Amino acid sequence: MSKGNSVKTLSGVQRLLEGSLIFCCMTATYVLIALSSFHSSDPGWSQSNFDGEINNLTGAVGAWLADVLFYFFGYCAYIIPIIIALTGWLLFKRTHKLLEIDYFSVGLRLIGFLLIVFSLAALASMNANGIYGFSAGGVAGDVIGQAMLPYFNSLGTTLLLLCFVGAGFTLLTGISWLTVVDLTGYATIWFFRALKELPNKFKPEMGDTEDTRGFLSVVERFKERRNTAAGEDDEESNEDSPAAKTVTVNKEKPKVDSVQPRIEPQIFERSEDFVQAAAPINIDPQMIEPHIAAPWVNDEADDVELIDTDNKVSSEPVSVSKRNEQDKAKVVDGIVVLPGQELEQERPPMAPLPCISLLDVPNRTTNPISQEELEQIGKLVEVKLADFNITANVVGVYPGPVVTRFELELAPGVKASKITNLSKDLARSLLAENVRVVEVIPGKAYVGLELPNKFRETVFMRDVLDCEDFRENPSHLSMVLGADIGGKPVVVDLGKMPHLLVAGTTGSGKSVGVNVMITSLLYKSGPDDVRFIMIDPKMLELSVYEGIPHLLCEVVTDMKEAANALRWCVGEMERRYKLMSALGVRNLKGYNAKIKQAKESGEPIYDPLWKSSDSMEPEAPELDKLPSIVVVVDEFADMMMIVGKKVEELIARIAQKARAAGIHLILATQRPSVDVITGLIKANIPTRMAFQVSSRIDSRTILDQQGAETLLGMGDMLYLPPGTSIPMRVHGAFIDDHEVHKVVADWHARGKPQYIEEILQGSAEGEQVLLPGEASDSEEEVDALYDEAVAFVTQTRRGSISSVQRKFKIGYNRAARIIEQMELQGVVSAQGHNGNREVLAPPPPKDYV
Ligand SMILES: Nc1ncnc2c1ncn2[C@@H]1O[C@H](COP(=O)(O)OP(=O)(O)OP(=O)(O)O)[C@@H](O)[C@H]1O
Repeated sequence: MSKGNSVKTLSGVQRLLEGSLIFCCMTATYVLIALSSFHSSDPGWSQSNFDGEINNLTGAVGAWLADVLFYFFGYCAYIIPIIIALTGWLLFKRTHKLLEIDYFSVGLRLIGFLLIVFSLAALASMNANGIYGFSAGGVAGDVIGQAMLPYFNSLGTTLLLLCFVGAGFTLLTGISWLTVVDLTGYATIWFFRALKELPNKFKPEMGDTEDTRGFLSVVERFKERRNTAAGEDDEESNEDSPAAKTVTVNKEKPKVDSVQPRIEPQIFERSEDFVQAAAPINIDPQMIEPHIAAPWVNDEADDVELIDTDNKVSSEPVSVSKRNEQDKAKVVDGIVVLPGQELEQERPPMAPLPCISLLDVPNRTTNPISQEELEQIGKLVEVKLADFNITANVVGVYPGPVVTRFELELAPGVKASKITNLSKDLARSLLAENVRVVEVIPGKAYVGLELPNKFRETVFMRDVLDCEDFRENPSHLSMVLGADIGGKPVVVDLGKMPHLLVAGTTGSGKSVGVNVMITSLLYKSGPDDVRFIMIDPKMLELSVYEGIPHLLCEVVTDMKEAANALRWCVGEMERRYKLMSALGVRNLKGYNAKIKQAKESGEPIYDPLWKSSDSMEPEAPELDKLPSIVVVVDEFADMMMIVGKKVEELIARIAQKARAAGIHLILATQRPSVDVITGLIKANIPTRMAFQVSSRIDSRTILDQQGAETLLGMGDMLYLPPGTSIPMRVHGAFIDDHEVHKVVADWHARGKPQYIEEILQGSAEGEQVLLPGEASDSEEEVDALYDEAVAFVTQTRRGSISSVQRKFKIGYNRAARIIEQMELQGVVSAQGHNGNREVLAPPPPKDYV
């Protein structure tokens, strides 16, 4: 037999489980037949008359069993075989759940089940006729009913029992009655619609109408939304791991899951999260490529309206017209559809953010060290310290995934720095790779000694990303870094940093660290909230992100373009500052809140900086939400080498005041030397992240203190939060390249980036975006088009920037510079109070033109 055709055999546990399924199904069938073919003359627990012949199809045992069940539960006995079959199915289906039973949930289900059975039995015994001579509710029902009747009377008892049935149903199934009510509503609406459409069905020319697609599709979509919003019962929806406990996967719809994985917005556990995420979000229309079917397109915009979700959706690229009232676009399930466009096929709504299932389910290994071993090592530490004449007691042991911290109480008069200086000797005598001494543990009078574990656990991205701290964090710029020494996820906010310096030797895990940060942002925010400029001189680390909708420009590999990008950031920062001061707000958050409020009240704010002479637009554009901009530079030492000091100045300039404008820098370098991490840069970037470095000096360059040289590599880092001098040890999360690719591909499917040409252009086109006060390299040089422009202006007698821009098809900045030059040379006057310039020079001689 060929390999491909060989029969796949089951593992031991699988055999057992499949055996249980068969057994349960058979038992359920047996009990059902026994109950259905019950005969009162058969021998049984409650019968004494036996005339010799057994009528029950399942024989004496079946007859006896049916007798017992009817005796105790009456009609409710029929529930028993259903429960047996369901148990078998659950055992079979939830193999991986067996080892991680949630006893609380199981307890609730059991209580729910008993409530239903006993309440139904009591109701039956009060209201129904007997069955085969037994009470309709069996002994159980009789006892409960009789016990309650004297106290609550017939009506009260019935109401109470119905109440128990309702509560039991929710406890057993986890299905809310609100869902049942909603579904009933949907069913009714669908039924009446179908009834209304019935005559059309018989007209041959009417193809499929939306209503004929059936109730199921309505219900499916409803369920999808509901499940996402409510966050299904963990135990029901959890996919595979304890760490993935918060993940919501609708098990009842495996088909939908496998075909459209993005439907599961697993990061959202609370309904508010979903509502926030599902609600279409404002976006700068300038920044969105017209044909993006983007779920974050502003539904509050005056030309977009929401329509019922059970419409068909276009698969064609569509565009949003911003101003034309007649061209009303519609948002269907988060996708923009223009009027007149053919609505062809059903498309599922796309979750606004990637789903966590794109990341690998880690194969976790836990540190197998026991308490006794830890105590032994603690004693060994005391002995080794004594060898160096240091008296210290181990007062606490904290094992973590990568290192174990021993807290030492030093004898009076022993300096902590003495142990720090001995860290290398201690590492050698304890046979450890490295020992880190923590001289100050906030809130404790002890010194910490961090010893690497014999078995190092990997901190996986999926585990740390799926934590409450990250999920619930309201900041669009929150990122997970990894886990602290106790294994708790470390979540930070880039918005508060507001800039980050990352350094470490080659191979220390920097690139993985940067990828983790970028991926966290991709998991937290859409392009309307966060945009990236990525600068990658090495040309390999960040190119993977090419094409995600968050990018403001292509991943920059050319260093000249990189300098232009930074220059653009400074310009953008200035622009944002002006806008914010015009609106009277202090930061980006305030600005966005004001814009949102204005839009909601139907009075959008128009660009206060707009000048008619500067633009080709007939009127001031409406202001839109501004996203935060994150500039990631993977090797900024290269940039410094190639472009020189100017980069340092630009970085310092951005770093100084970009916080309020929402522009943030992540600078990474593998060369932690003072000519790269200069005083100017350090002074402006307070938040640092040091991966393993080779010397104390390097550590001091990054953190202003030693310690990073004692790290263990592979993502082990010291993170110095803003405003503190005590670094925190973090074990960086690990994300594999293929996981990054998956997240990137997921964003590709959501939309394309809308690059802003101006960012990289600058000198490449002979035009440079100048900063206020900055002199151009080629200031003395007259623009190549200057003479032609003068001829044009003097001939047409129109000295506006926009006319020059239009005539020569050049960028605004270049045209503005030409006009300014003309002003200097007296060709045109200075700008008048109405924004116009007068042409002073006479028209050119006829033969010149
Ligand atoms: N958090 C982590 N957990 C486990 N292993 C890691 C982690 N981070 C990095 N590694 C391992 O270390 C290797 C080097 O990481 P990485 O490429 O990020 O280093 P680097 O500092 O960027 O090096 P270079 O500067 O040469 O690019 C990775 O291939 C990976 O195997």
